[in-house]
Amino acid sequence: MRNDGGVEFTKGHGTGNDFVLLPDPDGTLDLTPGLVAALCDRRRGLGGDGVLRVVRAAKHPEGAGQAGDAEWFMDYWNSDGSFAEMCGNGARVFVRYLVATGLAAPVGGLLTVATRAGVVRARVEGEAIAVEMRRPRLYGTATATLGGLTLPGTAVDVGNPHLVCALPAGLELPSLDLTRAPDVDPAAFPNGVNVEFTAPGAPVDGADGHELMRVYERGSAETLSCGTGACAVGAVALRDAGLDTGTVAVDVPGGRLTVTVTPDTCWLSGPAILLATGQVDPAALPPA
Ligand SMILES: N[C@@H](CCC[C@H](N)C(=O)O)C(=O)O
Repeated sequence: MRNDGGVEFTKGHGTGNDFVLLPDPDGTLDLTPGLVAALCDRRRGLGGDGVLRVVRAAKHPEGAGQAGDAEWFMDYWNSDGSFAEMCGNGARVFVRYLVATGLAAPVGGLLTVATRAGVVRARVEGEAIAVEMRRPRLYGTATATLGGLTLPGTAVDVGNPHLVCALPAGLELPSLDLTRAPDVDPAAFPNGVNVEFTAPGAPVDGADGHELMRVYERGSAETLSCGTGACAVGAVALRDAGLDTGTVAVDVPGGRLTVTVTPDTCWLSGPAILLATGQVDPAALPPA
């Protein structure tokens, strides 16, 4: 918060998954679900799929335990004001912000960020930022129902929950109506779930797989991209190809993400862009 009451922000995105970043090094900002939803409002606020508060790990109750391994905590909120454990694109944009503002610099090519899902490592690759998250865990099956169509899917834990559903032959991703949330069994996902719909893409040089994906995100509705969702989709594609590790190109409406599953982790790489910096008057935002 500035002396005149304005809240500083930066707007950024990763493959069209867009965020309002709030620098709050000492954790003094009174960030509430209502303020997050107002900031993310696309007509009366700044607009965004989520908010990334940039706070020192030592100054945030959920980051303090990681402060020895990472100076900065990514305090991620969905656009409806709910929390999520992890946001892959958010982590990539967060790292772009830390490096661009000089708040952090890679050491030996890597830097670390604290998140609700633990410390992640990141690498600057020119236009792209790559983050290393936990290896996606495929742990079961469930269905998603959309407009009378029920699709089987694979449940995947990437720190946050996902359900990956392949479209049957003959059905194309653009035909899906994702203006409403798909129905899923709440007993299977008591904390909600992000649902990815996939179709195979044409072979890509250097990749073991290529998937096209659309996503309906928990707490943010349809977005142009979801990084953890891409990791889930990549892991399912590798399993279906009989591979334990490998690289999958995942095309989302906002561009291309590259997912590399290793024996223990998963790297997510793609563009991460900062667009604008300014101040917003909280009194001018829509009421919570
Ligand atoms: N877009 C993100 C995921 C954000 C969190 C998600 N909506 C949830 O509630 O789990 C990504 O890039 O991973």
